[in-house]
Amino acid sequence: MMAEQMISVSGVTKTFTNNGKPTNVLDQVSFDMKKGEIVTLLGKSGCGKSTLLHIVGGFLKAEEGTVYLDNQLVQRPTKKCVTLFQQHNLLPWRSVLKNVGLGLEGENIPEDEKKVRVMDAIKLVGLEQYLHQFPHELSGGMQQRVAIARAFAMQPDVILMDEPFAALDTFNRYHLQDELLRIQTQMKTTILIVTHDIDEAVYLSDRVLIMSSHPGRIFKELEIQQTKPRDRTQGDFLYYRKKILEQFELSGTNKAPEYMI
Ligand SMILES: Nc1ncnc2c1ncn2[C@@H]1O[C@H](COP(=O)(O)OP(=O)(O)OP(=O)(O)O)[C@@H](O)[C@H]1O
Repeated sequence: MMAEQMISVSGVTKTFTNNGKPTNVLDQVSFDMKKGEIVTLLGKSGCGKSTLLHIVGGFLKAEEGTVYLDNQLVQRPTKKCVTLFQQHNLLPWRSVLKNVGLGLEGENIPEDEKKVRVMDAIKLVGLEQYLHQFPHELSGGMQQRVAIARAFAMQPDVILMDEPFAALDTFNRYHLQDELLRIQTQMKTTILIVTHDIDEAVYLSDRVLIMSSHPGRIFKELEIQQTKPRDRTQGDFLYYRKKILEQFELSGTNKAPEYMI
C-alpha cells in the first residue's frame, strides 16, 4: 500500500440473512482514498452504500476483505475516523457548546486546548452566536452544523458521512455543502460521503464511485477534474451530471429509464 493512502478497501464482501435467506449485499468491493481526498459512493437505494460505510468505519465486519485506515487494519471504530450519520445524534439536553465538545471528552488533551478546538469548530460553522442554545431551539440545518463542528473538533484523519444533507431543504443543503468544502480545504480531512444525490456528488467530490445493486459493486469510477468551488450551472458541471445519469440510464435518451435512485 502506498504511504499517501488514507483508506484502502480491498475485496470486501458482505452477506445478510433475512428470514433464513442469505443476500449478498456487497461483492468484492475495493477502492482507495488518498489523504485529503473527498470521495462519494453514489448508488440507488439499497445498493449497500451504508453497509459499506459501516464496514469502513469499523461498526460492521465483512465476511471477506480488509479495510486499512492509515496503514492500520480496521477492526473497530476509532477516533481517527468519525462517522456523521444522517440523524445527527445531538444530545437534546446539551447546549451547542457542550454538544460540540462531546467528542473530546475523556481525551488526553489539556482543557485549554479543548476549549480552543471547540470554539474554532463552532466558528467554522458560524454558530458562535448560539453557544448556549439547545438543539430544539435550532433549525435542522443548524443542528447539522453542530454535528459537523463536533466531527471537525475531534480533528480526525477521516470523516465518513451518510447522506449528511438529505434531510435539508435545497438552500440549506447548498449552503452547508459550501461550508463543508471551505472547512475541508482548511483542515485537509479525508472525507467519504454516501449519497444518492448526483448534484451533491459532482459538487463535492474529487472522485465519484458509482455502485450497482444486488450485489453492491463499484462499477464505475469518475474523476471530477473541475476546480472547486464549482458552478452548478456551468457546462462542465452538467457534463459530469450527464455522464452519471447515463450510467443509471436516466439521461432521457434511453428506452427503459429507471426513475428511482
Ligand atoms: N442489519 C441488516 N440485516 C439484514 N439486512 C440488511 C441489514 N442492513 C442492511 N440490510 C440490507 O442490505 C441492503 C443494503 O442496505 P444499505 O442500507 O447498505 O443500502 P443503501 O445503499 O445505503 O440504501 P439507502 O440509500 O436506502 O440508505 C438492503 O437490501 C438492506 O435491506
